[in-house]
Formats: sequence, C-alpha cells, structure tokens
Amino acid sequence: MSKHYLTIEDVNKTFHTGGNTTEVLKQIDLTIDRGEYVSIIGHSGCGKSTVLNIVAGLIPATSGGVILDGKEVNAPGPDRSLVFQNHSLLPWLTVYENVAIAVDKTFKGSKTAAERREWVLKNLDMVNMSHALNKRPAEISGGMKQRVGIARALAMQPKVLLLDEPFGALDALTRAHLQDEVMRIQAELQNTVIMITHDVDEAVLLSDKIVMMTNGPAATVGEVLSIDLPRPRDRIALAEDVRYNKYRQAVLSFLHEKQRKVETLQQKREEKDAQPLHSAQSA
Ligand SMILES: Nc1ncnc2c1ncn2[C@@H]1O[C@H](COP(=O)(O)OP(=O)(O)OP(=O)(O)O)[C@@H](O)[C@H]1O
Repeated sequence: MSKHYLTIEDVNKTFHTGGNTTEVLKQIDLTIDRGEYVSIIGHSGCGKSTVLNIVAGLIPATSGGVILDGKEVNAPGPDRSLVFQNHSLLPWLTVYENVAIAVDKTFKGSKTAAERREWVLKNLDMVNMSHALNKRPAEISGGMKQRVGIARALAMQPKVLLLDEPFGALDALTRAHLQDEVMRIQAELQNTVIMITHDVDEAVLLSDKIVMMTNGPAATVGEVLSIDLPRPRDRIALAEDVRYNKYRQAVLSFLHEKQRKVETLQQKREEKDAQPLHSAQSA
C-alpha cells in the first residue's frame, strides 16, 4: 500500500456526451503527503476541475482511482470539503447558520449543541467573520462570502480541503488578503490542501508543490515542482527573493514555452499525417 496520505493512481477520464467521446485525462499519477499544500495549474479546459471532482468523489474515473488515508474514494464524503470559486452559501441562511448547518450534520453524534455552537464561532473567528454572524449572503461582499465558505469547509475538519479557484472571483487586494489568511490558517491547522489556480504567483506563494498539467485533450501531469521556501511567507519580501522568482519563472516557462513546443510538435505530426491524403486529393 502507498505510504502517501493521498494517492491518485493512473486516473483516466473519458466523457461521452451526445455521441461524442472526449478523452479529458490520461494517466494522472500524483501523491500528496499529510499536511501538504498542493496547487494544480494548467491552461483553461485542460481538466483541473475534473481531477478535483474525481478526488471529491463527485464523478467517477473511467479507470484508475484515488486512495485517501488507506481507503478508496468512490463517493463524496465528509472527509473531503470542496470550496468553489463562486461561493455556494445558502442565501436564506445567516453567516452563522450557513456554517452551523454543516457542523450540525458532521458532528451531531459527537459534539453537544453547545460544543457545536462554539465550534461554529471559532471557525468564523478564524476567517475574521465574527462581526457578521447575523448577516445574510446578500448583505456581505464577495470576499466575505468566500471566507464563510472556507470557514464552513474547515469546520467540517476534512482530511483534504479541495479548493477550486477559491480566490478567482475576487479583486486583487481582497485576494491577497484572503491568501494571507489561508496561509495563517494553514500554519495553524496543517491541513492537506489541493487547490486549483490560474495564478502563478498564488501557486508559488501558497504551495509546497505545484502540479503543472499539459494541455488537453488527454491532459496529464507535465511536471511537479517542489516549492522549497521557508514559512511563514511574506509576499513583499518574496517579490525580491531569487528562489521565488526562479520558481515563478519555471511555472511560466512550463505554461508558455514548453507547452508551445509540445503543440508545435503535435501540429507538425498532424500535418505530416494529413499530407498523403492532401496530396492524393489534389492529384
Ligand atoms: N460532465 C462533462 N461532460 C462532458 N465533458 C466535460 C464534462 N466536464 C468537463 N468536461 C470537459 O472536460 C474538459 C476539462 O474540463 P475541466 O472543467 O476539468 O477543465 P479545467 O482545466 O478545470 O478548466 P478551467 O480552467 O477553464 O476551469 C473540458 O473540455 C470540458 O468541456
């Protein structure tokens, strides 16, 4: 058995829709240790959310599988919490109630009502939302909603926190602020996190490891980069840091230069394959 906390093993995913077959993921292999913060980065549509949804148990892999803490994942479960880019709070419930509903469901048998209440308050305090307990989602900003979503996910004490572009819809300042909060919380709780992002700086700042995916169809893991920067990390100080800039450059180079080379090679191969047919037609 793998010694890693989470193993994604030879995962392939093909979608069949309306008579079309699309091979989205091909042979995804990835190992993640307990407490690791892992980002997945790759061009739009390559299959990042599909990987996350498979780990969440929301969709099955066509072949291969996911093992979390020694158990195969084949359905959603409270051991994995998912936070989406567009917060998914229930609009008719208050901030407090949105977290309480998840806490009550998860801990009904193991915590008393008073303990559950305290736990909800603690998690909302952790994301600095104690001042808005009785507000409804429509009355708070996008960044605040996202904080409540993160508090709700953390409050369930999942084995793995799955973040699908959690800061994607936020303005730059709110985004930076929330990234700092997530780093602070991570330092305290040592969660195992898989985060999808399009933002190279965000990936380097937050991660222990960056997984770079190749372009689809049939996307796979292109490279895995370990980010060996000491924590706590300070964005201002890091902007001048040679290692930080080297990591940043490595990700940019993968996304823009290496991918282009692969695409050019593919294009040349396709053109070569098409040539006899083309010559025969024009003859
Ligand atoms: N349920 C589905 N049925 C058919 N095709 C799907 C389904 N879900 C995803 N796809 C296809 O799989 C591919 C990968 O989608 P996915 O959302 O995983 O990519 P992504 O890398 O997360 O994209 P983005 O960065 O734009 O959010 C896309 O071509 C998409 O159209």
